[in-house]
Amino acid sequence: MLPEASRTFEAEGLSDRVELVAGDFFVEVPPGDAYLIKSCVHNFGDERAIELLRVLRRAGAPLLLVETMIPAGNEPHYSKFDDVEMMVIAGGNDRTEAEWAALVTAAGFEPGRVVRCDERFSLLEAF
Ligand SMILES: C[S@@+](CC[C@H](N)C(=O)[O-])C[C@H]1O[C@@H](n2cnc3c(N)ncnc32)[C@H](O)[C@@H]1O
Repeated sequence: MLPEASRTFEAEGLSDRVELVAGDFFVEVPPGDAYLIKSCVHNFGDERAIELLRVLRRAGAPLLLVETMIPAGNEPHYSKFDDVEMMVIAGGNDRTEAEWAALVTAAGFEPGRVVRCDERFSLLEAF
């Protein structure tokens, strides 16, 4: 994974602005001022997702969680397709805003604002 990430940052001219560190987010994350994690937690069901989030909580910095958030109602939305895809390929699932907030709370965070990034993704702050 690191060589691929390294090539991507190099291609974007950003190599001098990052330090790439390999690791297992179920075990430990490197020290940081904040953690941004995108499209990873939806790969896991609640039990495993809470384990992962507890590792981030132990690291002691704010969390910026970027995921699809299932809107209320029966209108078509990307997250509803993604929810089924995650269930089938990974045993995970997408979640509503309230479910994401409950998940981070179960891991010891206090949920903050939700910011809509685009049609697909929202960012949930957690402290
Ligand atoms: C769906 S991809 C999302 C990748 C990227 N964040 C994005 O939004 O395109 C899930 C990522 O989680 C990483 N991952 C899975 N298990 C992991 C673990 N135990 N520790 C660290 N990363 C892991 C995979 O390598 C993969 O890059």
